[in-house]
Amino acid sequence: MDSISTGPIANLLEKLHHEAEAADKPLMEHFFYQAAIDKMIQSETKDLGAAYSELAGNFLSVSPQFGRFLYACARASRARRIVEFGSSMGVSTIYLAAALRDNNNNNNNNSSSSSTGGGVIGTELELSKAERAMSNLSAAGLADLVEIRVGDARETLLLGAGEDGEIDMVLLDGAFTLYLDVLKVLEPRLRPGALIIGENCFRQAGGYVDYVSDPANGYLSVPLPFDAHTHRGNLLSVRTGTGGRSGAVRQ
Ligand SMILES: C[S@@+](CC[C@H](N)C(=O)[O-])C[C@H]1O[C@@H](n2cnc3c(N)ncnc32)[C@H](O)[C@@H]1O
Repeated sequence: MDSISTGPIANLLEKLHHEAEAADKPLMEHFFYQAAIDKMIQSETKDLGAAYSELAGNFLSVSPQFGRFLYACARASRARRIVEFGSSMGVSTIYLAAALRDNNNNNNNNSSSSSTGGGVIGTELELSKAERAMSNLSAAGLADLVEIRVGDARETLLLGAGEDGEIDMVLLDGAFTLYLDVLKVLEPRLRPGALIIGENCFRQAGGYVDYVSDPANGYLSVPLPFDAHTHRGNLLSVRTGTGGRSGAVRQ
């Protein structure tokens, strides 16, 4: 069974997608034109904090189809530890955490993160968004599986004490220009075969697309067809290199 097709989590997701559509409609009418993407890249480069505090009331969330894809990837790869760059109001986080919960239940494990050593680590620059994300995750009954780190992910994802567990899956959905920086922070902990899913990967933003498109860097990348009409550059990459810091262990 899955918890995103029917039941309380499915109902909550439907409600949140409606709220997102209403909140973001005016923005989305313009956002995915090339000129708007270029302008956002310029704004990020000029002042990252200001660029995203202007969007503090916007969800900017994944589409229902993309969310289902995230859920399917996490189930198929039996992910236990997932890192998310850019959590916003927690819509994508709910898909990811629901997959972890369903993976745990499938394994007949106790479903708390502490019992499996896994969970979702989300990241969000805006405190108000992180608070709304945690409130939505609580409403979904998934809060125990998620930690949202507030601040710049390039700093909040640096290793803390005892945090050397391997990462099974990464969603990159934050500032367009920082995907490569964030990937480099996480790279030593990616398990062989880890999935890295990038939403809004634009070639002109920071070198990420070129990096994961070069097999010599230890990735195999495939463009994803979702939401192509909105010019979103969605990319699935698999960690094919050995990667992994020596001594990294699954906890
Ligand atoms: C596209 S939205 C994320 C949407 C979310 N994944 C979802 O589907 O519901 C991008 C988010 O990344 C956050 N963000 C941007 N730069 C960041 C950074 N350096 N560290 C953490 N969060 C960041 C923004 O504040 C924004 O809320």
